[in-house]
Amino acid sequence: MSAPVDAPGPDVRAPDTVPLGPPPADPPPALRIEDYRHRARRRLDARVWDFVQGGAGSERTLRANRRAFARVTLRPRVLVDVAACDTGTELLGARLATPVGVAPTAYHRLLHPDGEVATALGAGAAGALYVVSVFASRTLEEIAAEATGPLWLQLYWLRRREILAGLVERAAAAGYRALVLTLDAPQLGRRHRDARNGFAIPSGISAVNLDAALMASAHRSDAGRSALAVHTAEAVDPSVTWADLAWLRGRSELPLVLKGVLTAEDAVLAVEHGADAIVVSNHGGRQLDGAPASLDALAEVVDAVGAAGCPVLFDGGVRSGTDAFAALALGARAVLLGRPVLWGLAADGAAGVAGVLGLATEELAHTMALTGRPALPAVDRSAVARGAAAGTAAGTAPGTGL
Ligand SMILES: Cc1cc2nc3c(=O)[nH]c(=O)nc-3n(C[C@H](O)[C@H](O)[C@H](O)COP(=O)(O)O)c2cc1C
Ligand SMILES: CC(C)CC(=O)C(=O)O
Repeated sequence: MSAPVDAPGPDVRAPDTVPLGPPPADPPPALRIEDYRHRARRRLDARVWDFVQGGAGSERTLRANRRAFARVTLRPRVLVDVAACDTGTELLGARLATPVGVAPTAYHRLLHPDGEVATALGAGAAGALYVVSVFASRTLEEIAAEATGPLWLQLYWLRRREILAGLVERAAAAGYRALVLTLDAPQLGRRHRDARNGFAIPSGISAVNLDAALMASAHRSDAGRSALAVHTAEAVDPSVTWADLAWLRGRSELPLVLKGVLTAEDAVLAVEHGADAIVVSNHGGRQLDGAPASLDALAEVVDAVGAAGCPVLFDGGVRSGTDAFAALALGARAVLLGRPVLWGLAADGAAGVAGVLGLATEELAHTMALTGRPALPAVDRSAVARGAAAGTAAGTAPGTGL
């Protein structure tokens, strides 16, 4: 009979090997963001896991987001004083300890009972920006009351403008410092995992900042369509154009950030229409399958609007501080994490969120030291080269480490 594959092999330690002592306490500290992914997976219902991990269509853009990082190599400089590496930055008037922040993601109570309040506590502990989704499952005011760091509010353009106007007013009153309008979802992406699972938001969890009547459809799945697809079709206005932005601008003094820009043409239009910042994003591969990897669109957008002084943020596929470094080097002023924050939240609530953001920031500082770039302004294009895939680690196989 053959031995099981995981049976211990013969002891091949050299005779002078020093025993390492007992294994570390369980659970061991997370060493990589990936460790939080494993922990989250063990805790979550399979349908929620698919909702979080999934992308649109064949998930080609979802995979491309990761693979783009594998084509970046770092260009280290030596004999630079890196005794202190400063990850601090400033964004739309807010001082941040780290350029790594939290991307807007919906329904955090699917991941942890405290939902977005835990996320806000974790982000604040890490000195990071938190962009709250309009589909948050805790109220804007509850989140703001507990938050210790800057909050921005993400919006979709709702068919019912009076609800949108009310949200804008509430955001300002509760101390949110910017509005982020997501532009890449006039319809929800075709997410086959959710459709196959008949995914619906469980009763007891809802987008509490939206009108209750508007929310009813989020809890009912329909044959062949997830409840979210039906629900967003009901809630989000797909007829909005650039001309409508003036209406939103006229309703708030808060800076307006436009999320979901992937081309130079739209970046220029964004600046012409008064955007205070842009987020280069393909929605984590959840919207247009076939869209470019976010990283591949970044330099084009930065080149189009850099001269206008419009800050460019980035999200999509960032899974380490090294990835964050690559995006910063290609011109991003800040980098947002979507799924990794949800893994941290599911694994360990606020501490998990702080853990994920803290790891990314530590790795970023470490990469800054080893590339000889002790402050963020020195993290520029000279710090990276792009070419064929550098190794295989970042090009994780479909359905695994994405
Ligand atoms: C579960 C989930 C929910 C999301 N919800 C929203 C949302 O409500 N609003 C939004 O603008 N983007 C949303 N996004 C997209 C993220 O803001 C972000 O663009 C994307 O997750 C970044 O990619 P990453 O997950 O690879 O970091 C969501 C993403 C995920 C994974
Ligand atoms: C409720 C959804 C519209 C949230 C979202 O943007 C997403 O799942 O990607």
